[in-house]
Amino acid sequence: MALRLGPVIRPLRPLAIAKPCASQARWFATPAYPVTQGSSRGPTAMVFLNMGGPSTVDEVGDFLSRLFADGDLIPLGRLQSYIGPLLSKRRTPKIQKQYAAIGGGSPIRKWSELQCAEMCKLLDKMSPETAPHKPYVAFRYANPLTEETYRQLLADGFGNGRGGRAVAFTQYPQYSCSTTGSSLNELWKWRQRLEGKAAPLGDGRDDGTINWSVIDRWPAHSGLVEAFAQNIEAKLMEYPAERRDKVVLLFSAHSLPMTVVNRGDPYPAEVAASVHAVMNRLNNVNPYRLIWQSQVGPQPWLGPQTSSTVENYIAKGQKDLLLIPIAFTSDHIETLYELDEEVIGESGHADTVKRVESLNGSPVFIQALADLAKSHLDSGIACSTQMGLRCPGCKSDRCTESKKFFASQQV
Ligand SMILES: C=CC1=C(C)c2cc3[nH]c(cc4nc(cc5[nH]c(cc1n2)c(C)c5CCC(=O)O)C(CCC(=O)O)=C4C)c(C)c3C=C
Ligand code: FES
Ligand SMILES: [Fe+2]
Repeated sequence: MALRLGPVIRPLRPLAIAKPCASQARWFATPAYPVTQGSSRGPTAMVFLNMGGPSTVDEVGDFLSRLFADGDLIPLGRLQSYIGPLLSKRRTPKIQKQYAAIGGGSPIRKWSELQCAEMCKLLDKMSPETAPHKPYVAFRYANPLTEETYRQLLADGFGNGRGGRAVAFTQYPQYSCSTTGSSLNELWKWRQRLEGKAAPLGDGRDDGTINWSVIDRWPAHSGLVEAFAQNIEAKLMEYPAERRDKVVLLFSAHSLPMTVVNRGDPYPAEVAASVHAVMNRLNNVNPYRLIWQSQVGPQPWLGPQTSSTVENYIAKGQKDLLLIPIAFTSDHIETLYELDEEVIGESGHADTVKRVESLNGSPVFIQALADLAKSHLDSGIACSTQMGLRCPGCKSDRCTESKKFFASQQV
């Protein structure tokens, strides 16, 4: 096979045996890594996928209009382009007030860029053979959008006939088709639009397009579990010693519409896996429940709801309650406004109802991201076994095509 130049000075690797999907046992593994000298397979683009949030109050309208236009999140069928804008416009003033109340915007961009850049610095040391690792963030509904990031990758020398390796690393630890699935469908869409016409070179692989692999879920990764556990332990220390072990731990995750749950979405089970792993790490000392927040609109959503759970426990006399946001890795409107201002602020017991810090810049968490990425880079897999399987109730052509694409990538 002819050698061609990759991004910067990277020669293409020889063809690898396809190992598209690996065991989910990787969720639980944090392997030791050999530190070797020399860089032969880099550069590697590390692309953090997430929904994003408006950085300023003025960006709320655009954020919501993109969100309500997303048929993977809010399926409105052929009426999407009519009803979506109406719903987002109606909701904008209320949500603008909420972002104004948390300081004028979502901190998700700041945290995502920091987490990705710090992870890449660690990876450069842990995995010199795939260095340098270049950090990118691709948001679904806010800047930097997936399109902009894809164009940046091309401008930086990935793809464009030169190949190059990129890892799409979802920042949702638990997989839902409405979150990670939507981000991957969007990434696949821009890959088709911006690179789909790249001329094949005859071997079916080295057509000079970006070679993608995906870290699609990591709900019970030991480093993630450790980062959550340490933050929970720190907050528990704020309760008097004699009450500490009886504080009820309330793991709160963004809810899903029951239509999505009944379609067979993996998210509820994966959130439960995170809770189970964290409770095991904490030796199951405290009583706990998994509860669900942030329902939008009138249709039935998975419960019990976070707000009514807190009210009900307080009414029953249980006032020591510790809320743990378990499905998001940085602060956002649902921690800073919904939990802090509404649930805790309106509970009448802000001294005993508390919230665990989000992972944000936690060094334990950033190390976990690097461990996960290192084990993925070493694994030679394109995505998890789970990602290849569609929901039993899925009727989306986007899911079929994007899953086929990512599962067929050879790394
Ligand atoms: C794992 C987390 C999330 C899941 C699952 C999820 C599903 C989901 N969300 C909506 C509708 C909305 N979500 C909104 C904001 C929002 N959602 C999440 C996370 C998940 N959503 C976050 C972190 C945020 C806030 C972003 C930030 O502040 O940075 C909104 C906009 C706010 C509002 O109008 O209330 C909507 C709408 C649906 C329908 C859904 C499942 C299908
Ligand atoms: S909705 Fe889950 S795979 Fe399509
Ligand atoms: Fe949401």
